Amino acid sequence: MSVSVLGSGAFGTALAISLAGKGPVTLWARDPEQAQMMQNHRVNSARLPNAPLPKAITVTSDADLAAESEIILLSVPMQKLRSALCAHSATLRDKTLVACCKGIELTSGLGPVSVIRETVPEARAALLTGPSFANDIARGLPTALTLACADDAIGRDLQHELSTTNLRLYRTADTIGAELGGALKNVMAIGCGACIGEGMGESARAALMTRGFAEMQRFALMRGARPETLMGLSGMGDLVLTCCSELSRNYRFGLSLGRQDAFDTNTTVEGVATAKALAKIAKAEDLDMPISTIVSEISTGKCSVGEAMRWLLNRPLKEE
Ligand SMILES: NC(=O)C1=CN([C@@H]2O[C@H](COP(=O)(O)OP(=O)(O)OC[C@H]3O[C@@H](n4cnc5c(N)ncnc54)[C@H](OP(=O)(O)O)[C@@H]3O)[C@@H](O)[C@H]2O)C=CC1
Ligand SMILES: O=C(CO)COP(=O)(O)O
Repeated sequence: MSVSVLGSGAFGTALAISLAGKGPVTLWARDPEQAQMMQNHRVNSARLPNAPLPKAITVTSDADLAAESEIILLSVPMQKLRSALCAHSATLRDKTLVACCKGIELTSGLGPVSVIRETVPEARAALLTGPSFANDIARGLPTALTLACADDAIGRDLQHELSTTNLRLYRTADTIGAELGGALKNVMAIGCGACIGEGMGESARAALMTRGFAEMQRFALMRGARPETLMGLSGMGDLVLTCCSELSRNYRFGLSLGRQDAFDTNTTVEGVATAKALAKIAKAEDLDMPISTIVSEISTGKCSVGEAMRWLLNRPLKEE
């Protein structure tokens, strides 16, 4: 089956490089000038420098050309997914659309699979998520991800089509669990970065990760996820990677908050909007989501990291 990647950021470019080992891939960039530069110079110097584009990749800004493929990977930031889909909904109608973004839409409280279902209901919807840095995938380092699709037959096809020699995909039908694991771990990574940046130490980070995971499970189970999905690559796996590595943008953003350093506002930090969405849902539904709520507060400058940590520690004692 032919594959296109809609969105030429770091992750979309890395996935295109990995898949180019199996056959032709079309990589769509919205900016014609950028597409032309990438096509000519064979590198995405803006988002993924040092990763040469194999010959099998065609970079284009022609959305109709990209939409000729049967499988379309959607690799745009979560808060841009709906507008990107709406802009091309007519050509995407009969396609298999695989969301590669992590987050909860602020305006609707929905994850990426639900946003696909709402905007292009005729398409087949799936999700690719789990622990992976774009640079690792582009370098061909071993990576394992989760492919989530409610339709088992389509999920099996996608698992085979999108696995490569170094990119091993596991399959699940639990799209809710997979999308919420990937969304919430970014929020926890901001919290862990802030904790380390503030100088609170590794023990405090372990506590935040563990209680953060409890919060991820609580929220996901309430939305109908399966517990084992949260224990897998898309949940625990990605939580560990993102909360413990300075390669993560969410973690680095948290570090900058703790250290009171400047941070480049053009960087994609998915956890900020997702924390806001979670805080809103937690308040409306009277759910106990203390870490997500406080991460939303520190991310938007409503309280300092020191105040946030003190608030978390001083809540009433409870059973684990
Ligand atoms: N980077 C990573 O290691 C990983 C990222 N992800 C996920 O992948 C998703 C994308 O992240 P990533 O690639 O890193 O982000 P980047 O910041 O590298 O790139 C974002 C891309 O989205 C494009 N874009 C933004 N808005 C639109 C729009 N409305 N229509 C079309 N394209 C648009 C940008 O185009 P332009 O350049 O023109 O602004 C850019 O190419 C995120 O949800 C992230 O969590 C998942 C796993 C790993
Ligand atoms: O999702 C990722 C790793 O799995 C990438 O994390 P960041 O978006 O924080 O860089």
